[in-house]
Amino acid sequence: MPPKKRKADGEVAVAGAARPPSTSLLAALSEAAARPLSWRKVSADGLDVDYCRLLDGALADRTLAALEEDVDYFTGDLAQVFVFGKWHDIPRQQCSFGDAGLSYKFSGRTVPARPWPQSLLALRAAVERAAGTDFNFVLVNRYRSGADHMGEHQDAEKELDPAAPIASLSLGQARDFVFKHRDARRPRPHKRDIPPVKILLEHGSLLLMNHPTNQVWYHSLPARRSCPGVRVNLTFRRMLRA
Ligand SMILES: O=C(O)CCC(=O)C(=O)O
Ligand SMILES: [Fe+2]
Repeated sequence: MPPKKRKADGEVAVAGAARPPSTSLLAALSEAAARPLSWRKVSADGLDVDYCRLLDGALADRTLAALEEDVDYFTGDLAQVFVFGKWHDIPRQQCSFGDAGLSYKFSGRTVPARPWPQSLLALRAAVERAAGTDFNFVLVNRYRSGADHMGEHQDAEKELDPAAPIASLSLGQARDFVFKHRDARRPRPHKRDIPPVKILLEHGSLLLMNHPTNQVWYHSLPARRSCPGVRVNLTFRRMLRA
């Protein structure tokens, strides 16, 4: 179970926030994070992750509905990536929020963090309490159907504090999340024969990717035609200031 740490006083000012979520949702999120959580540890060579159900079904439904209302996803250039000399639509919707002054490097562009909507501040506080860590940035990915996906990658950018976990909260359609060791990726022959680790990320679940997981393992969210529902995933991160 991750260590508990109190968040420092002094909340971030919210500019341009959408309609505030109901106080009952804020209170329910704060209660959910204060409950004792039942963590499952998954470990392998250099892999260290913790998994729990942070929000029960009803609260996860309400949180997803609030985010569907509050979050606008990137459009235009920011919804595209440049791969092998061509622009492609990313196979999902994406946006990011963070504390003032932070920015995010994405496919050669620097995207300034947007100010936190109220519902996301409440969710961040719940995730911080559960994880025992403070976060200053979140990347939100919305998978419109089972065709939407995320390819194999590591979140090991130099702007990320390597000592802090990345906390991944999932809402909506349950989907498989697959870790592959860096020495066991295709193309064959692999340097080592290490089996992938697959975790089903359920509605309301929280996955903590602890150091050094992101330095040693890649992860992906493969397409799943048999999982047609909408899924929203939030990866809370701690970025270092330049
Ligand atoms: O949607 C997911 O569970 C994966 C998200 C992820 O890997 C990322 O945002 O870097
Ligand atoms: Fe990732």
